[in-house]
Amino acid sequence: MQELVEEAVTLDAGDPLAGWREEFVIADPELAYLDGNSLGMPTKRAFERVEQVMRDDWAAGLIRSWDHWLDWPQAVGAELAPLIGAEPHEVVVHDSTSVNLFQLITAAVGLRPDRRVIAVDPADFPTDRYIVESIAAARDLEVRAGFDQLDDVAVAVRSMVDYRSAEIVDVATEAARAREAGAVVVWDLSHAAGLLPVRVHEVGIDLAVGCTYKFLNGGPGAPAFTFVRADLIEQLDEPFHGWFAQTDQFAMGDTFTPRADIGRFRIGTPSILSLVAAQAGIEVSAAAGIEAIRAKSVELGRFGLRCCDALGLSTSTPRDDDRRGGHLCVHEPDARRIVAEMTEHDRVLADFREPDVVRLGCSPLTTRFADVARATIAVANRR
Ligand SMILES: Cc1ncc(COP(=O)(O)O)c(C=O)c1O
Ligand SMILES: Nc1c(O)cccc1C(=O)C[C@H](N)C(=O)O
Repeated sequence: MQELVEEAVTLDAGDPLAGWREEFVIADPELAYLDGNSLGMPTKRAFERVEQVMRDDWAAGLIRSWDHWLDWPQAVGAELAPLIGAEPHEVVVHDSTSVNLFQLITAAVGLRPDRRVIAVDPADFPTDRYIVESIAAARDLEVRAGFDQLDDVAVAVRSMVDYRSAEIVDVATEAARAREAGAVVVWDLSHAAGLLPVRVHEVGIDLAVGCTYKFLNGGPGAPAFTFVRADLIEQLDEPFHGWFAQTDQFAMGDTFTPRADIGRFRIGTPSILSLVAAQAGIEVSAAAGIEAIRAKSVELGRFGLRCCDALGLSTSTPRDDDRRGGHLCVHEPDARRIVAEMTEHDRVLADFREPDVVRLGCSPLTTRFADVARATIAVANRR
């Protein structure tokens, strides 16, 4: 165990991203926080920016501030876009992942009116599955478990990174296979955005949603994002028809005429303060550089797996760097108790995930190699 701690010290000393912890408000520097893949840490910029917007815009500007607030969801989307390889006019930050999934899946179903099947992984994150089921029930469509057969599928809903095992789907291969079969894919990038360069255009992602409160450190309930490939924007009829999607919104016209740009996926009044905090997180990730973030993520994963091996912990997280996302999935029959005890006694915060998973999330801008060593040692000690 001592060797792992020493190796972690060496790795932290040589970590080119170590200085980015300075950008965050870290209330307890001794805490090993392995939950940044669920809720990222707060940026100092978010504190400053939210206060500034409250003082200068809300308090001083009052209603006049809507003049410049109105377009912020697109402006923040444009800042997020390079982090996933999109063009600035293809991303908008709004609403929540669940709402955006509902919106985009429903719109995608409209692209394939002759098909009656939506495919989803039965092990995908619950909200994705539930939303698919609700859309299918409302439209009398069939839900298919998994993606083996796609020839009659209208829409496939897929997470790029598995929330339990951290496995990364071979997106390029899968997107090409779906396209060949005539199926539209809606990707959930929640566990990928801000962690790895998704490169939407290179890998053939047409439609995607994702959250900003995980690796993008946007804050609890921070608005999510929608990505739509530019040429598809006008082809999609999104189901809400809220007034923020309306062309010439303040004309208060009788009929809904959706905007022709990415703003068409907006719905109602945006949560400006949450958006500002999200923007701060996105800015920090963009400044650190997504390639550098990914490089550290790979190193954290390699080190975490070495720790697991040395400590005899069993993990289903892929060993191939290209197939591994940002967390380590350790299987322990008593995982729930172990996570609770680590929280209580070890100053280690991790996640329990059903049925037997201790999930150690490594967030490259804030997680230290020492945190990974401490967390894995704590799991081993509490078995
Ligand atoms: C893959 C995935 N999709 C969606 C969500 C959450 O959706 P929402 O932000 O709407 O709660 C999460 C995590 O909470 C997730 O891991
Ligand atoms: N979004 C969350 C929430 O509102 C409460 C608790 C946890 C979350 C999460 O983000 C969970 C996370 N998506 C997961 O992969 O488990």
